[in-house]
Amino acid sequence: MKPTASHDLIVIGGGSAGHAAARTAAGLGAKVALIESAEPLGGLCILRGCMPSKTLIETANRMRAIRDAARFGIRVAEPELDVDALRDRVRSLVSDFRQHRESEMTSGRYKLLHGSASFTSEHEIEFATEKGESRTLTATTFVIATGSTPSVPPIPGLAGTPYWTSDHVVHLPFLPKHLAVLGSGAIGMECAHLFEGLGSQVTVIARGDSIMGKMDPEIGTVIEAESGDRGIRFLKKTDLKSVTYRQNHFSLSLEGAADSLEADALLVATGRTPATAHLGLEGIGITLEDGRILIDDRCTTSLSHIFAAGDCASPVPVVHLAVIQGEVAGKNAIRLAKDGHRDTAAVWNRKSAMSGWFTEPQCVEIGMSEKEAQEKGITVLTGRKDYSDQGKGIITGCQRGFVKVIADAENGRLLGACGTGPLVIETAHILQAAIELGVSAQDYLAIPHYHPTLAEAWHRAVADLADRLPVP
Ligand SMILES: Cc1cc2nc3c(=O)[nH]c(=O)nc-3n(C[C@H](O)[C@H](O)[C@H](O)COP(=O)(O)OP(=O)(O)OC[C@H]3O[C@@H](n4cnc5c(N)ncnc54)[C@H](O)[C@@H]3O)c2cc1C
Ligand SMILES: NC(=O)c1ccc[n+]([C@@H]2O[C@H](COP(=O)([O-])OP(=O)(O)OC[C@H]3O[C@@H](n4cnc5c(N)ncnc54)[C@H](O)[C@@H]3O)[C@@H](O)[C@H]2O)c1
Repeated sequence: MKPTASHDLIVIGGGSAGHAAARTAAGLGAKVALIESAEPLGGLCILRGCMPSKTLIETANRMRAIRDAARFGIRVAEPELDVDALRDRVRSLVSDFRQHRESEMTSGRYKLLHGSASFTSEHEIEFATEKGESRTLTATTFVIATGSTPSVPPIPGLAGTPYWTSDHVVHLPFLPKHLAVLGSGAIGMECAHLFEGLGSQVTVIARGDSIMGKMDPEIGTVIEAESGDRGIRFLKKTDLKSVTYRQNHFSLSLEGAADSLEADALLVATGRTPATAHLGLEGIGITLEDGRILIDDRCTTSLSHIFAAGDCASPVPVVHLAVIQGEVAGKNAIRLAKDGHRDTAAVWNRKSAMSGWFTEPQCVEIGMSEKEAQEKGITVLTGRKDYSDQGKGIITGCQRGFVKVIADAENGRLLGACGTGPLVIETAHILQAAIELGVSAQDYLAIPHYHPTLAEAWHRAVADLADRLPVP
């Protein structure tokens, strides 16, 4: 028999997604509890993800800019990194962000409980309190927002060594002379550029024959060339076979572009695993795929009163999606709890979904790719602008970056965009809004961009394709 619920909603996990779900539901007048297992509060983005990594990247970019000063007519001595000062800066900023989040989570809008939760039945969860006692709570609806953990492959010898994951990097244990990076995805490439900027020698070991994951292949080509110019070495089509660690030194046995590699630090950046293993989900019939909770566009799982949001469920694990999924899950859960609506309306997926990597230069993808358009049978036109042929791009010294835009060849509607170049993630938001709102290339061009700016590159790319659109 279904027990009488003590809450309208229980949220499991207090990161970006869980907090968004709880505050949204509480704002709708619901009785909400959020259970978080970790101390301190803050979640991945604040404690070990976006914020500390981008703080380190900010310093790396400034170090690189100083080294590059002569190109801009400035004579300056070789910069020297103060590792302790940088570590203190990261600690201090993370502490500020954390305190802000903590004050939101303890403001009383929803009940915050500490403990590690798991389902004992479809409407019941159990969690251990700080005193070690087991407590049971019931709710009409649930949001699972338990995030993810670094995934480390079972490479012989690796487990017994002091290898790093991104969890270690954000504390900057030391500045390696030579860093080996396993994986050329988001974390591998951001960290390769981060440590190169700070002054380390960096070698990236990549399994495939290209880098930068699923990003547009042309972006991979530009980033590889830019990285190569700055001394980063790529060992492509290469497997790490085994690892030994002796006297503060890693010896890596490889198969592929090289047989071996010596380094004083090893970063394993081979993806993240959804944190769903200890939640009792199989027992209550929640469908998972490789550990990821399957959700629809309303964040509903295979059980209609249980929702999921963020890295434990998202096909693209990034913060803005974790937040919007949390809000959607919270809203839909409360509609169901209060009114019994199953036909809930809020949806999380957007046609302008964006992915941005903070390499140097930055890389971005928005909405549909040319390949996806082809698969959907849409004929597209592509417009392009190279920064080496664009006013502000030339001023910043960008030699290889570009932006590309695609539009429906029939009606000119903007469908997707990608690029790599100076601050391209920042400037791409104007395209994101245009794609989401279904703006046509012609209407976009009616908004002149300020000159000389980097954002003008997008305008020029749209103009490039608009010339080939049928005259209305
Ligand atoms: C190094 C790094 C850099 C990144 N940079 C960016 C970036 O620049 N931009 C971007 O958009 N994204 C970035 N990301 C991704 C981003 O950080 C995540 O997508 C986002 O933080 C996920 O939020 P979440 O709420 O789903 O998970 P989390 O923030 O991980 O929250 C999950 C919470 O659930 C808790 N929990 C787990 N199990 C239980 C349980 N059984 N009971 C109770 N509580 C539990 C955990 O303690 C955790 O606090 C980065 C990630 C990394 C690792
Ligand atoms: N700017 C951002 O938005 C940002 C920054 C950092 C991290 N993140 C998020 O964090 C997540 C995790 O990042 P990530 O770089 O760890 O994952 P990823 O999926 O982006 O890249 C993983 C890389 O590891 C390689 N790999 C996987 N298994 C391997 C194995 N056994 N041996 C060798 N190589 C292997 C893959 O080929 C790939 O190159 C990303 O999906 C991303 O959403 C986002």
